[in-house]
Amino acid sequence: MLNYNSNSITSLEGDHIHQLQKNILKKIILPRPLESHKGNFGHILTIGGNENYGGAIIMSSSAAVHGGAGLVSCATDSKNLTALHSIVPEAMFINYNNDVDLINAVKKADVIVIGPGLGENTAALKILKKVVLNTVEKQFIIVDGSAITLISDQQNLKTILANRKTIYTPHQMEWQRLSGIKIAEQSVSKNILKQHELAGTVVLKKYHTTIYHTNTPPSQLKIGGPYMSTGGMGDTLTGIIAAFLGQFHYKNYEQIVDAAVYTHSAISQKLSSSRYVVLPMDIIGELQNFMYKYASQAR
Ligand SMILES: NC(=O)C1=CN([C@@H]2O[C@H](COP(=O)(O)OP(=O)(O)OC[C@H]3O[C@@H](n4cnc5c(N)ncnc54)[C@H](OP(=O)(O)O)[C@@H]3O)[C@@H](O)[C@H]2O)[C@@H](O)CC1
Ligand SMILES: Nc1ncnc2c1ncn2[C@@H]1O[C@H](COP(=O)(O)OP(=O)(O)O)[C@@H](O)[C@H]1O
Ligand SMILES: [Mg+2]
Repeated sequence: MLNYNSNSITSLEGDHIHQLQKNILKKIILPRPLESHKGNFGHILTIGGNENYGGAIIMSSSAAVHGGAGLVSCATDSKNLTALHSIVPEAMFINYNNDVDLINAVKKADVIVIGPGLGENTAALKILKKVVLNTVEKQFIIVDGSAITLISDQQNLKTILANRKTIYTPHQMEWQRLSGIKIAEQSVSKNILKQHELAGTVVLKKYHTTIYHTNTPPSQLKIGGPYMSTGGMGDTLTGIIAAFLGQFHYKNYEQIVDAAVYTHSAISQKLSSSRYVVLPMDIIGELQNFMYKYASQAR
């Protein structure tokens, strides 16, 4: 059973999908209450970045910090410590090979991002299992990159994640691995059925990214473009989604995810008016201004 009203799944193909508009931003990005502190804006734990892909988890962490997360901890390979602290000193470091520290960090987090640059070897799978097994129902878990590939054949982990507030953020090949649907056959109707099986939100990233929800019909971006095609762009998106989920308390969290995905592409589109390519770090640098603008309009 789908948890939203749709006359027929096939009627949602193509142009019939709900198109995200910028009004979603004014609804979600609100001014902060005066009586508040960092603990009110979410503790984010980002997990990933093996010795070759440190940049991925640093971009995720940095996006979370610039996107307004109250606290950010980054569990990564110890080789990334200096780079992490140089680029984003606001973030705290955890050695992801230290089981006790990793599990303690998982228990403290409101939102967990797992996967950017994690890699796909046995050690990465062990970390993924440790993390998923130590999560609890109230936590948001954003599953991205290598973690999507790793989890594809781990039915027990997918079952646990079906009982969490899970957000999968695959590109089309990762979605092929996770869903078993070949890229050429990834129709809205097939994707809806798979999303329902996973029982988590699926942000299917592509030109005109489509977001498949559990409680509301799919939504689609009509902004963004090929100026976003640089490695690290999806890693950055995970941090923005995490920051939004950690700090905004709109009753329907699916709309918070929509707003975060919209923000990522809206900033890119804006910057593309004067840049041939928009880099992930450019988006991170623009997040504070962009959010300020919408929070002022909400007053
Ligand atoms: N700076 C860093 O540290 C960075 C670290 N990163 C980390 O690397 C890890 C691996 O992630 P990944 O995405 O690079 O590799 P993978 O999952 O094998 O996918 C690539 C394969 O899929 C295919 N493909 C088809 N459709 C596609 C689509 N729409 N979008 C994209 N690909 C599509 C594609 O086809 P082709 O390009 O050959 O046509 C190719 O065969 C992950 O943890 C990530 O976080 C990166 O973020 C980069 C920056
Ligand atoms: N041509 C395009 N049009 C719109 N968005 C794009 C385009 N190319 C890339 N993107 C966006 O860039 C991001 C790429 O994510 P992903 O492939 O996971 O990157 P990475 O793993 O390198 O960080 C997604 O948000 C995707 O929608
Ligand atoms: Mg990716």
